[in-house]
Amino acid sequence: MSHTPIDQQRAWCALAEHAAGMGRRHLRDLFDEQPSRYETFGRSAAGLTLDLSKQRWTDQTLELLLDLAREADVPEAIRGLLAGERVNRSEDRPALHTALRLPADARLEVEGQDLVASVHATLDRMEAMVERFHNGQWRGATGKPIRDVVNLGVGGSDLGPLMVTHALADYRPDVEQHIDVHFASTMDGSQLADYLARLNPETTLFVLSSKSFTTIDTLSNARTARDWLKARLLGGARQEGVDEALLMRQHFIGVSASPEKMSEWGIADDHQLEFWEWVGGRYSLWGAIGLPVALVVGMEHFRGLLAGAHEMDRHFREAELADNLPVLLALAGIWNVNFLDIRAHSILPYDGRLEYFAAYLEQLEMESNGKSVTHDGESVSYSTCPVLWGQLGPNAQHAFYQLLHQGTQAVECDFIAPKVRYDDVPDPATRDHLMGQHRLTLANCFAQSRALMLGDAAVADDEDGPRPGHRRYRGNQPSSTLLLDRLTPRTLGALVALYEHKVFVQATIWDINPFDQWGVELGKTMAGETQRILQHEAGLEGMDDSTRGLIEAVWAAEPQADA
Ligand SMILES: O=P(O)(O)OC[C@H]1O[C@](O)(CO)[C@@H](O)[C@@H]1O
Repeated sequence: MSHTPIDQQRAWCALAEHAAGMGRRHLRDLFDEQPSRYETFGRSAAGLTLDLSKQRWTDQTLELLLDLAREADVPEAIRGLLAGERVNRSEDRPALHTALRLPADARLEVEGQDLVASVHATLDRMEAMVERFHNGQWRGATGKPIRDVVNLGVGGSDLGPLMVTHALADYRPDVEQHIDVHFASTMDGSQLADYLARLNPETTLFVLSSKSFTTIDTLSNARTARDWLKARLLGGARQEGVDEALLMRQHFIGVSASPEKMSEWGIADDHQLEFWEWVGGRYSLWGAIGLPVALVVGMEHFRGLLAGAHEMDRHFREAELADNLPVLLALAGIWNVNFLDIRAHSILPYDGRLEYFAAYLEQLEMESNGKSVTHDGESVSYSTCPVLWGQLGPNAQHAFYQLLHQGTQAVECDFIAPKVRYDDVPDPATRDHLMGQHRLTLANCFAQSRALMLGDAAVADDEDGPRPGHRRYRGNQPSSTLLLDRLTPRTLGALVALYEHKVFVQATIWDINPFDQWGVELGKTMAGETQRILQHEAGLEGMDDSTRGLIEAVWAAEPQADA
């Protein structure tokens, strides 16, 4: 049964009217009128402080947005998500990433099955594996301890673990055998080739991470890795007792929702880690897909990450809408996209450890909410996910901030930084210096959001008259600032869960499914067809003129078989 689209309902219409009444009111005026904006629009939970005072809104705007959330039945949607209802309607299954971070003594029965026990059984198996690596007991086929692990995966089977291992690199435990973890995702093999050129096959293991275990990008890298190992360990200098079965057993772990496909590929049964169809790929870092994280930081810190995410889940479930961080962040986004027509969103962390955070969010947000039909299959008549991109803030200052300050696009920005850093460095000289560098970074972070807000109202005109156009800044660019008490496994877990839930709340209001990704299928099908043509297994007829021209250009450049 189709229902009235959200943009024709009362709260949305009231917001549209309110937005028209607000016109393009400047943020600097909003701050002049309401000096206590930080207190009014700031909230804290789970080690995170969210300052929404630099959003171009008023108390009344927020009230109306909260009405919208109620009208879209966000509280009921949150309940259904966390209870394991089939919220992924196009694929008819729950989206239960939150179950992956429930504590062992919790209970979650979904459709007659208690999920917590199986989640923790997998965590325990991961722990046993990680311990074998860290004790130097996981040995390659020639008997040497494994020292390097290469994760072969793409999308959610790459971006989450990559982002977290980088963010938590300070948390390496003191163990006998450190493991260096590397990530190769690209189907062209270039990242993998770099590793193969410098890694020792005797001490290298590959984790094949793929929920479906059918992703060609990952499987083609996996084949290359297998051939490399065979050529190096079974080839000319063949070692006594090393055979293919031993090589496959000692140098590959599989992580997937399809044990059959892992077995078909040759992964030993006890070297398979499973997860479930009800975990979406881009929501999967909390379980077995997080193995590379656990190999770097150890299980204790991995469990800390889960605990932080769980704390945010509880906050999401229990806090009133008006105090609920994910809900508020989502509403700020809705206000910008749908009522201020700001359809670009930049993610700007001010901490080098969060280098891959924006790339991670690009998938989380755009693969989830880059949709244009409702749950009922109707085309939406309003904008959904903005174009979201980002980069480390300090580097982006010297790259694309020019556009933020003086371009023609309005952009919403998220500034993210830890309050404290480097106070735990043992050497006082270095520590003092580095803490100074952290304050320098925070000064830049706060100054940039302030400059974007105020524009050149922040600085006096020169004595010799007003500044020329190229030195003027209009300001009025909205932003949110998120401060982490410190960057720890717990706060990182809470931060990621905050964004996951923000995406869900927006999807609920937009009436779209954030848990499928049918849009990526067409390109995959067409790539198969194009590959057959490139390999001369099918003819060019039916190709458009552009693609035909490009294929012929490649054929002309390729070496001829008989040359
Ligand atoms: O883990 P898999 O099944 O290899 O999929 C990798 C990625 O590919 C996608 O399905 C998109 O093609 C993502 O949603 C997913 O994270």
